[in-house]
Amino acid sequence: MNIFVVGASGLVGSHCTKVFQNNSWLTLGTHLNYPTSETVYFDPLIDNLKDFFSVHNFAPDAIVHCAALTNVDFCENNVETSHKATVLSTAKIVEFCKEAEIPLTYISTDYVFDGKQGPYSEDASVNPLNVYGAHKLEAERLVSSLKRNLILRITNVYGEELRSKNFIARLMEDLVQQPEKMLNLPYDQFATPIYAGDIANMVFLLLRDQKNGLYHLGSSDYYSRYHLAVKISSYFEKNKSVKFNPVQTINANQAAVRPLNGGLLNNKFLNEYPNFSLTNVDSYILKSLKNEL
Ligand SMILES: NC(=O)C1=CN([C@@H]2O[C@H](COP(=O)(O)OP(=O)(O)OC[C@H]3O[C@@H](n4cnc5c(N)ncnc54)[C@H](OP(=O)(O)O)[C@@H]3O)[C@@H](O)[C@H]2O)C=CC1
Ligand SMILES: Cc1cn([C@H]2C[C@H](O)[C@@H](COP(=O)(O)OP(=O)(O)O[C@H]3O[C@@H](C)C(=O)[C@@H](O)[C@H]3O)O2)c(=O)[nH]c1=O
Repeated sequence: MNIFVVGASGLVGSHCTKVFQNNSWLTLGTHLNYPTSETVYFDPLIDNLKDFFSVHNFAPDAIVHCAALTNVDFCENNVETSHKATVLSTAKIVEFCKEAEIPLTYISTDYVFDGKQGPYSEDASVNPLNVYGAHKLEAERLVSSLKRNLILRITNVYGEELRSKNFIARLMEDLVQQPEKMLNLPYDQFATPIYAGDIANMVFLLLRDQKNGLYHLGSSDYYSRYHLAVKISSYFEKNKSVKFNPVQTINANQAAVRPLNGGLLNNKFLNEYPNFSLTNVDSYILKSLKNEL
């Protein structure tokens, strides 16, 4: 199988690429501003996909679209840029998939919900509170117009990545390096943090089995950002210079409103894959400390 991974320089895309390759699928992955040894430059808004595949001599059987502007506060303050990066880019990819009659997998978010009643199952009503969430939902709707589509909602992703920019990776780096730091962390924003390697394996199974439609890829963890940080720090030396200040979201001075009781229920996925073994934050940190990832 030939898979085109849009956003392969990012956290989720890089893990997907690795898992696909480990399963002998051929991949072509893309970056926008952050080139890696596994990626080629691609801007969905500018590059014509037919020409692009001809230049790279690649005939995709499926596309996995992991690209988006993921800085939620930046999106809130830059609505047009967010719309271009998340909605218009996706529209171009959808158009190509329609013509080429190939399936598209789209990675979405729990920020399509308002966080009043999470964690959420697939049949819950959407009501995004911020620009990022609204644009992801608009992109989902474009993707769902395809006959063969997978829309996979995720949240609070962690894992190894070249830039170590996810919340847990940054925190673990701080806990090792011990800079004098005070982190103000919301104690009332809950989600189901999930390991990027698990997402990649889930995407592999769903694609391999030619599944269609919406899936929530949640985990068995449910933490607020503050409680997550406290849990992680419990694995590191006492007497730390990194300190956590629990704050209420309303006082956190964030440009974008956040869903509070967010997160995703994975019952649908687990009913179809009962033997899938999910990583949790504890097992991830233990493996990471033993260099077993
Ligand atoms: N991380 C998380 O906690 C969550 C992520 N998601 C969704 O999962 C997907 C993957 O996220 P994640 O891997 O964390 O994100 P990253 O920020 O790690 O990676 C994003 C990827 O998209 C690329 N990209 C960004 N903007 C554009 C653009 N305009 N055109 C083409 N490529 C672009 C980036 O390229 P480069 O870096 O080279 O510029 C990078 O490869 C996204 O759709 C995101 O919305 C959903 C919920 C939670
Ligand atoms: C690391 C850090 C985070 N925070 C806050 C910001 C944020 O509200 C919260 C957690 O940080 P995050 O980066 O996880 O926040 P956020 O960007 O809101 O997380 C989201 O990412 C996007 C892409 C999604 O789609 C969502 O599902 C969700 O995972 O903690 C601080 O206040 N100080 C800090 O030092």
